[in-house]
Amino acid sequence: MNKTGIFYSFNSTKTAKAAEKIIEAFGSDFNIVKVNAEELTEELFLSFTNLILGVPTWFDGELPNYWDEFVPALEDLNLKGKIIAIYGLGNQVEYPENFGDAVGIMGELVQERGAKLIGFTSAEGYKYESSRALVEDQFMGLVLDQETQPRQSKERIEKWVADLKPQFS
Ligand SMILES: Cc1cc2nc3c(=O)[nH]c(=O)nc-3n(C[C@H](O)[C@H](O)[C@H](O)COP(=O)(O)O)c2cc1C
Repeated sequence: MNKTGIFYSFNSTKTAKAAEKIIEAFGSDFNIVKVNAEELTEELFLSFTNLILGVPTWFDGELPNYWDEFVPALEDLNLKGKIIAIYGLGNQVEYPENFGDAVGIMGELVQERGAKLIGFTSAEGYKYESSRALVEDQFMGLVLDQETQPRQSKERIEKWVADLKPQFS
């Protein structure tokens, strides 16, 4: 098993909590390294083969500052051979026109640089108007809404992790 990292802001609240739940769902057979997305370097990012990126949507459809600051570096990377899964927090009631957009922004970025993006999920069970995370009828990752659908997160995480497990190399 290659090195697996989960990248998220250690200063975030809901995204960090979801990271803990995701690690728990992987269980002790998987040694998942936590990486602070606020202290990222290209070298650190590239040192992992399997990557889980925690990307909440901020600012009406944008990446949070800390991910946005890494985008210029990310744009120069060759991500061929990397297997990447993205999860993102959002709020479908307050931001129905940009629900989980950041998952789509990051998904597009890493795919364009050659990464294999895994962990697409069904968009059923959510109520929103539009989302950049949507490709056909699936989100490009796991979209969690702790604010308006907190009770669904546990099952969504468990299903997602079960899908990811056999796909990480
Ligand atoms: C100013 C602001 C803008 C937001 N914009 C969006 C948005 O465009 N789309 C969305 O789905 N959620 C949006 N949200 C909701 C956040 O994604 C949600 O609160 C999430 O749980 C934040 O995760 P974090 O606390 O780990 O950063 C926004 C929240 C705030 C406070």
